[in-house]
Amino acid sequence: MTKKVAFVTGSGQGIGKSIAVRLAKDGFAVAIANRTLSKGEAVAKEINDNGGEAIAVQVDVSQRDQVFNAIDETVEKLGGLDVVVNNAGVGPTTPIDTITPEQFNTVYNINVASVIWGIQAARDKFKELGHGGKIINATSQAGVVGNPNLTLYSSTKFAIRGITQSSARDLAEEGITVNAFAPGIVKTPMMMDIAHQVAQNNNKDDDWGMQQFAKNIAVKRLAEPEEIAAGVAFLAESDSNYMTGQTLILDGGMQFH
Ligand SMILES: NC(=O)c1ccc[n+]([C@@H]2O[C@H](COP(=O)([O-])OP(=O)(O)OC[C@H]3O[C@@H](n4cnc5c(N)ncnc54)[C@H](O)[C@@H]3O)[C@@H](O)[C@H]2O)c1
Repeated sequence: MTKKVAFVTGSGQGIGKSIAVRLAKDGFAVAIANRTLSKGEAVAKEINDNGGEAIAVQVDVSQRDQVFNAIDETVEKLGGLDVVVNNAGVGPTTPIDTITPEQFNTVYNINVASVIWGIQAARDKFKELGHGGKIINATSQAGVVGNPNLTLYSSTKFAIRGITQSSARDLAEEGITVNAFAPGIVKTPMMMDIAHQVAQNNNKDDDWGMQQFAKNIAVKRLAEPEEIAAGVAFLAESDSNYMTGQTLILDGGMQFH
């Protein structure tokens, strides 16, 4: 039997890497789609060395043509496409008075436009292959409730929930589900950077910065990337077939809806 194929953006490190490793363990062949090819190659090697199947694909997700090319390359090399995880993103700390038009364009292109390109490319490819599929987008707890100092980031992640809901309606008849996952505070390089910057803005140390995020978590600890990957694995499997347009919140109980 041929393996199902998953394409995961931003999987050279952090949450994306954990998603790729988990999906490979679950039996998917995985495309590690990252901007820095060497990082993607390292993750692909780790998966292949452990008995899984993975390739590295270079992509800047903010560039529409690169996203389409990366999906084409994935299907050529892995023989199919079943799941697309639009995970790549950036999380700059942006006190409201500091945001510039240039920064706005950069962050919106990486966090928002990329997801639209990923959905378009996935939809075209599923159609060409003659079957439906699953599209999974990264939002954040900061895309459900506005977070201080994160106007730009929070607003991009709110947009992801809108895109997820609209495209779920548009694509349901084609057998495509579109869902989002909203991590809370996860131990990744991105989160360490945010905590560091929030601490610096307040003349405090990094521990204080991290505590600002940890203190409101019901389970009183930060998430491991593998705990987010477990939720994404559910969204990638047939067990979630009756779920579309939703945001799966994986935040240890920071907020309840
Ligand atoms: N870490 C957290 O606590 C947290 C919380 C909520 C949501 N998220 C979201 O989860 C996703 C992954 O976050 P993370 O913490 O693992 O981040 P990270 O910074 O550790 O990793 C992000 C990855 O995306 C890649 N990337 C960035 N820009 C890219 C581009 N233009 N093209 C291709 N790849 C690009 C980077 O190379 C990196 O491998 C992001 O969308 C983030 O917003 C993270």
